[in-house]
Amino acid sequence: MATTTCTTNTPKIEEKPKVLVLQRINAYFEGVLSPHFDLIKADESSLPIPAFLSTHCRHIRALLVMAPIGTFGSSLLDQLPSLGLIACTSAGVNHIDVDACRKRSVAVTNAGEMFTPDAADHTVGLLVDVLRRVVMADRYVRNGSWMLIGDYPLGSKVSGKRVGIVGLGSIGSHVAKRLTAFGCPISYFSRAPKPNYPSYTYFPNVLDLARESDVLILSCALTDETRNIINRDVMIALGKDGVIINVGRGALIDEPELVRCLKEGVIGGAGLDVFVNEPEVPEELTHMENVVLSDHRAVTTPESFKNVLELAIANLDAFFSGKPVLSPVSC
Ligand SMILES: O=CC(=O)O
Repeated sequence: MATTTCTTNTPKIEEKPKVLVLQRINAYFEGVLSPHFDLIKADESSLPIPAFLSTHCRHIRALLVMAPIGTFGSSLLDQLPSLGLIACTSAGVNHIDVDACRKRSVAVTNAGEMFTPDAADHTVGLLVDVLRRVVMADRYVRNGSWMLIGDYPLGSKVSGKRVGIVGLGSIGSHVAKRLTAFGCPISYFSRAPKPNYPSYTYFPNVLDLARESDVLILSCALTDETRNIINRDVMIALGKDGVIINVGRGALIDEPELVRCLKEGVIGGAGLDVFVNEPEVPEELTHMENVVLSDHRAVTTPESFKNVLELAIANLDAFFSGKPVLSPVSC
């Protein structure tokens, strides 16, 4: 009896591109990304990271970096010889050695403009809160002090305050636009004057900007040049009623000096979303009534998360199909 070979035409299942993830990924992010990519998750391996990388990642071409923590530099790149893209979901990329990436032709992408409106809204929220003492008054009402003691001390006017912005990038310029509507004159410090903003006053150094401002807003990237850009001298120049709002990175301010200046009344208050050693916050700040704290949440809303994930997917898709990425970081 003749034997027949039965062949079925099983459709070939397309392999999803592999994307390495070194940090723990939250369930929402994973749910959105996994239909598109085969996520290679280091935290699910029993191997230590170096062994995991050398065993599983020699051919990995793309790395997704979810949070701006840790350091992604030359030694990691050495372990990932096929890497061509680091796709970050943050706006700031101070945790990535962008120079080392450029030298090895590894593209880096970030959140582009996806977080900008939320970061600007939160910045204004912190400023209003520090000056008008919304959170403190809320606590006062909740703990019954209003009835027992009387009114909570008044805050200070927001409208018309002279605002100095350190870093008039996309977040800084959105903050400026919002505060212009409050009648606040805007000044800024950045590497060069921005001809697009002729109605804002440019200062070539932060000290002079502080001297001419009631409020300093920090919305610049953390680099070697901007680390500790706000030091005691700048705070003295800002003055005893001056307020600092930081939505950039904690290390833009000399943090121990900030604590001292707040304690000594060198400046009047601060609204801080970022800290040097997150999630640790200098304990003394938590007792100060002229300080409003938030947990590095300025950029994050469900809406911005959705947008940033769509952008990360688009960047990865573009990379894997040989097209230009959408939000490259230039250095
Ligand atoms: O701080 C948040 C970010 O850089 O996206």
